[in-house]
Amino acid sequence: MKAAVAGTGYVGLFTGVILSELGHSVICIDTDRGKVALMDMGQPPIHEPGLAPMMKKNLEAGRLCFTTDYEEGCKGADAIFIAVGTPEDKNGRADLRFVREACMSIGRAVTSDVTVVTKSTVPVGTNDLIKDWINFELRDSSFEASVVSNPEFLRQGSAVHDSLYADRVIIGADDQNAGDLVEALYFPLNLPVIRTDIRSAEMIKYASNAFLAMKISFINEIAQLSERIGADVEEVAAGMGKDERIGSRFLQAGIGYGGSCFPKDTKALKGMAGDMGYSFKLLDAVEQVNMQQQTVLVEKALNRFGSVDGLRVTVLGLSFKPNTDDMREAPSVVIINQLLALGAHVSAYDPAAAAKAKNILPSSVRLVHELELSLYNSDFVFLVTDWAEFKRMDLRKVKWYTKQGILFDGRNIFSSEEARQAGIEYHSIGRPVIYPQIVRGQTPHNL
Ligand SMILES: NC(=O)c1ccc[n+]([C@@H]2O[C@H](COP(=O)([O-])OP(=O)(O)OC[C@H]3O[C@@H](n4cnc5c(N)ncnc54)[C@H](O)[C@@H]3O)[C@@H](O)[C@H]2O)c1
Ligand SMILES: O=c1ccn([C@@H]2O[C@H](COP(=O)(O)OP(=O)(O)O[C@H]3O[C@H](CO)[C@@H](O)[C@H](O)[C@H]3O)[C@@H](O)[C@H]2O)c(=O)[nH]1
Repeated sequence: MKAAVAGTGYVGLFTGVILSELGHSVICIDTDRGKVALMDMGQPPIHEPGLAPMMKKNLEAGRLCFTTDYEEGCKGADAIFIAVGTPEDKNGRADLRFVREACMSIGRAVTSDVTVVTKSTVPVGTNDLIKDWINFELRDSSFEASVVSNPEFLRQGSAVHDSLYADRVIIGADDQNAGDLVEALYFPLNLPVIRTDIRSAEMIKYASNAFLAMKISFINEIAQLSERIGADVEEVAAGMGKDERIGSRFLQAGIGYGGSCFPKDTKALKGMAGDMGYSFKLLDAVEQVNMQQQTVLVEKALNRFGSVDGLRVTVLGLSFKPNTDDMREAPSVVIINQLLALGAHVSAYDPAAAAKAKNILPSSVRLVHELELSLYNSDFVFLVTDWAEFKRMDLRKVKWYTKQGILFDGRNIFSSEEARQAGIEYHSIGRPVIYPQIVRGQTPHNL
């Protein structure tokens, strides 16, 4: 089949690459000329494991191409996917400007009936608008637009796996034939398909993200309590996760969730509820806990040192999660700004996100290109992103390279035993502090 994809961010590019991998002929349309030129040469504009070879293979096979021209892109397409961004607007609602523009361009470009598939995360009811926006622009009133809601669930950093082995494909359609067409496009993946109405499909996306965000905030509250009560949140999460009704995933305590989806989608869902005169109380708490969690590392450092003014801090990890260079809503930005406001000197290292971080972080942050170098001579270390490179690190390096061997691990990537064996002072989330050695008569603060 022939598919067009409007918008080649994470979701659009993956949709295009995966559909071409399945043997379909795909043309991706983006208004960003620079991006299109890059992708034409086989270079993905994002850091995502496994993407480049798959993209190159399908480009070379002639199944995948890129354009800025909607007429070229929409010509003869059996389905046109919309995958443009829906960022947060100033009121916390989803900004539908790019979706509207894409719809208008599609409406003007098509020369027959058209099936439009919405992959972008859009508030419930938006697909009705999408249909109207396209119909309004159609050059011939006998043409008809059918819309299908097909929300995306991939995670950045594991997008190839998530696309090929998705837990489910949601197809929300009022028009049976349009829904069948989308199901046929995905058929070679042999994934569980859930057919539903359009509004329920739109809601499934928001409800899923909100639920996962809630799980993270829940375990972070358990972590707060565990610290105060002498329990170990990792043990608690492991025990809870064994209950199949709860499940072990998304119970990783840390410094809160970030990224381009959870923060904006929880706000948008709250906004939708508010518009219906309903107050989504649980989500208020989820957000509050997440904000609080982004301050815990700095609070721990202040408890430990009294003041961080003039101290040298190494921040390990800048992207909002590992295996991506995406800095959108990254907790690192909040944390680094807190440190700078308190007078600390910040050096940071990230395996992939330094280039993007440079445009976002204050120029006083020293971006270092090597892990060991970033540790050198610092007073303490904040571990902010759980990159595999940090998990593999010999923890003794914290002792060897920093002044006092003190690590604040915001992602609990090391066990207490590893910290003990490395002989470092180890602060983590929801677990007891590990000190190198307790000498009789000394308190942790004067060790
Ligand atoms: N990033 C994720 O992991 C993820 C996962 C699931 C769902 N989503 C949702 O998918 C949507 C896209 O997210 P993203 O992160 O891929 O976005 P993005 O911001 O990374 O990319 C959007 C792309 O659309 C292009 N664009 C803007 N206006 C356009 C137009 N009129 N025509 C063609 N192209 C246009 C931009 O140039 C950009 O390349 C959002 O609604 C998001 O909530 C994202
Ligand atoms: O147990 C956990 C799991 C995640 N996180 C954090 O939560 C954020 C989001 O992580 P993740 O969900 O893995 O990445 P995203 O790429 O943001 O993916 C989410 O958002 C996408 C966009 O809507 C959806 O498609 C995915 O299904 C959904 O998982 C990151 O900051 C993580 O560090 C935790 O703190 N604890």
